[in-house]
Amino acid sequence: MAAPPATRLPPEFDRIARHFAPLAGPAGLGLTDDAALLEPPAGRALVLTVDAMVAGVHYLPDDPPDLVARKLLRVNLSDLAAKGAVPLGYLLTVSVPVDTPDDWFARFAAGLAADQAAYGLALLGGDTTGTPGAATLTATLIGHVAPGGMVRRGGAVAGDLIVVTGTIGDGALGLAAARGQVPDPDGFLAGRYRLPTPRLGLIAPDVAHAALDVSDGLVQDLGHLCRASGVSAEIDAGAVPASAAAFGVGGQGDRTAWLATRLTGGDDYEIVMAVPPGRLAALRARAGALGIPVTPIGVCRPPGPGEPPGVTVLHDGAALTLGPGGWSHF
Ligand SMILES: Nc1ncnc2c1ncn2[C@@H]1O[C@H](COP(=O)(O)OP(=O)(O)O)[C@@H](O)[C@H]1O
Ligand SMILES: Cc1ncc(C[n+]2csc(CCOP(=O)(O)OP(=O)(O)O)c2C)c(N)n1
Ligand SMILES: [Mg+2]
Ligand SMILES: [Mg+2]
Ligand SMILES: [Mg+2]
Repeated sequence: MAAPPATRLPPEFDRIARHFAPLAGPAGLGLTDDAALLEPPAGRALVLTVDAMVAGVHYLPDDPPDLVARKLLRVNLSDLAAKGAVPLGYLLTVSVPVDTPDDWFARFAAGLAADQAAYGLALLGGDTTGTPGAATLTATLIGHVAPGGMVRRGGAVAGDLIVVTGTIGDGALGLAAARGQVPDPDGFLAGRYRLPTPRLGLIAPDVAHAALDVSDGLVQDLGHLCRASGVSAEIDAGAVPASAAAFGVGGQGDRTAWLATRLTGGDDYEIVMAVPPGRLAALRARAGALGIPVTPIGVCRPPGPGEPPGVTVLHDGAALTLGPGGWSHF
């Protein structure tokens, strides 16, 4: 990848000018001022989200920098997608070891450029620093919805169907594949770990009472929806969709460990939502038009007497005990 020609600026500002300024939209003012100046779309409410990625924690330190950049945008786009928001722009913080080569910046910026174009995003501004620690990359995304149009984690009611997009477990199995711990002949699983697909355009209040994206693990993230909504959920492990590649690495025989990895491993960036049964056909129609698979996996019910809202996973009719339902940093 050809890096842009050198400037006469000190290296920090040279890198910002050559690699990041070409990505700035009009509101980013060419990355030449202290702040961006953004005119919100008329009559729309802004939706804001931020997620960080740390080398060795969220991605493998030798992952290709263009894919790391695209994953950074996509994990954040996934939060906007789950809220029913349309992406608008983003702020970017890059903190990397001081010996990070210029080529890493060039490849990282190329990844940003690719997904900015794919998802209609513009760079608004950010910050670039050296760090004595692991590379830490943070994007703050700004999206918009009609006023009152953001789908919340709360809002599910008893009787709603629990529905997921796509397939669940590829990201967790893909991390194992990227580490050489499970076979992945065509690289599908590692690809799903390195480059998730944000499910934009599907979620809106007319089809989902509540929704969130699955980053930490399906069971834990569905638990957040349940607590916020004051309902419990019962899901059927066998109904949770698996890709053919996921089936190929343990979907046969005693599937307990395989199910635990898939249902609690995280890195899915799919959406789990509560859908009123009468709106399932409308959801399916919209999903079909977008090419997004949607699968009902369970149902919401009132919490039992004296019981906190929570998630029960059934496997062949019996409750499955899975341990922690997902990732926790601490
Ligand atoms: N350091 C923080 N300061 C302020 N808010 C935070 C911080 N960390 C997390 N949050 C908020 O806590 C909520 C849950 O965060 P998180 O689990 O990271 O959500 P997600 O999985 O969707 O990224 C979000 O509303 C987020 O904005
Ligand atoms: C190298 C590496 N090790 C482990 C994981 C697994 N992992 C790390 S953080 C995480 C959860 C998602 O990250 P988080 O910061 O909690 O994102 P958020 O829920 O805020 O979107 C998972 C599944 C990974 N993605 N990469
Ligand atoms: Mg977060
Ligand atoms: Mg989220
Ligand atoms: Mg998290």
